[in-house]
Amino acid sequence: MLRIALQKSGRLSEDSYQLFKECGIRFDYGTGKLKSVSSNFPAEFLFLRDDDIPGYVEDGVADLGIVGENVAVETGRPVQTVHKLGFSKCRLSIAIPRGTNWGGIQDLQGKNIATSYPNLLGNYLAEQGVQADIHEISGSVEIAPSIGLAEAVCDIVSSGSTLLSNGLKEVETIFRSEAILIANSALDAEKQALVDKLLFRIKSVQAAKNSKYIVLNAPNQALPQITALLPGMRSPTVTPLATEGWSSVHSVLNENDFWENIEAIRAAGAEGILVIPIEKMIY
Ligand SMILES: Nc1ncnc2c1ncn2[C@@H]1O[C@H](COP(=O)(O)OP(=O)(O)OP(=O)(O)O)[C@@H](O)[C@H]1O
Ligand SMILES: O=P(O)(O)OC[C@H]1O[C@H](OP(=O)(O)OP(=O)(O)O)[C@H](O)[C@@H]1O
Ligand SMILES: [Mg+2]
Repeated sequence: MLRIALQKSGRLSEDSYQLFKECGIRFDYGTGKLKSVSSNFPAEFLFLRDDDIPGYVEDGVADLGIVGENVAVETGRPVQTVHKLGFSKCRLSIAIPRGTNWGGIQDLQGKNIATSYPNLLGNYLAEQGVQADIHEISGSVEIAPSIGLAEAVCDIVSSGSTLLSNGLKEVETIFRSEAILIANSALDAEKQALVDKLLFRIKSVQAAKNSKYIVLNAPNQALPQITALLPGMRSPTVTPLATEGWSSVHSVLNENDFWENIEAIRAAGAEGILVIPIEKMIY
C-alpha cells in the first residue's frame, strides 16, 4: 500500500483532494481525521502540516507527498520530484515599505529581512553578493516592517493583496513555485508500480483539463481546411449530415490554441459549433 502525505488544511489542500477525486481515488477527509485509507485504491492518506511533508517522505514514513516547490527546496530534503501539478502557483518575493526607494538588491546590504524561507533567501543573497541579517519567522511575515522588526520581507506572493494591505511593494522575485508530487528516492518495485499507475491517472486528468471536445457542422467543400485546423488525437471524425453536402466534424482542441483556432474555423465556414469539457483523456 502507498502512503501519501497531504497538507491537512491550507493553500494546497482543496486542490490536492480534488486531484485524487478526479483520479477516481476515494478517501474520507476533514472532521479532524489525520489518517484515511482509500476505499478503492491501495493507498493510505496522512494529513499533515506542509512543512513536515518532505521530511516524512525522505524518512520513508510516507512514500509520496504533495508540497509547494518552495517548501521542497527550502527544507533541502533529498526526495525526488515526480510531477508538477499546476496548482498553488505563487512566487517568493522580496518586498519593502511602499514609500522606500529601491535602487536594486544591493540596497539590502546590512539590512534586516524577515522571512519563513531563510535558506532560499540566504542562497539568493549569497549569489547576489549581498550580506544581510535574515530574521526567521514562521508566519504573518508581512507585518514585520510596520512593527520595526525588519526593513524588508521575503514571502509568498500570489495576487499581491497581502502586500498591498500591509503597505509593502514587491521589488524582487527570487523563486517561482507550484504544487509538486514528491516521492521517497528508494521505492521498491511494488510501490513504484503503484506510483506509475497513479501518475498515469494524474496525466490523463491534466491532459483533459488542457483540452476541449469540439463538434461542428461544415459544408463539405470546407472540410480540408477545417480538418487541417483540428488535428485531434489521431485525426478528426467526419460523418455526413442528413442534409446533402454537409458533414459533422468531431475533434479535440488544446485549450491554449482555442480562441485563435475557433476564429479560423468559423471563417472557413463552420457553424453550430459546440465546445464540451473533457473529463479524462487517455493517450
Ligand atoms: N496565496 C497563495 N496562492 C497560491 N499558492 C500559495 C499561496 N500561499 C501559499 N501558497 C503555496 O501553498 C503552500 C502552502 O501554503 P499555506 O499558506 O497553506 O502554508 P502554511 O500556512 O505553512 O500551512 P501549514 O499549516 O500546513 O503549515 C505554500 O508553501 C505555497 O507553495
Ligand atoms: O499575494 P496574496 O494573494 O495576498 O497571497 C499571499 C499570502 O498568502 C499566503 O498566506 P495565507 O493567506 O495562506 O496565510 P498564512 O500566512 O496563514 O499561511 C502567504 O504567506 C502570503 O501571506
Ligand atoms: Mg506550513
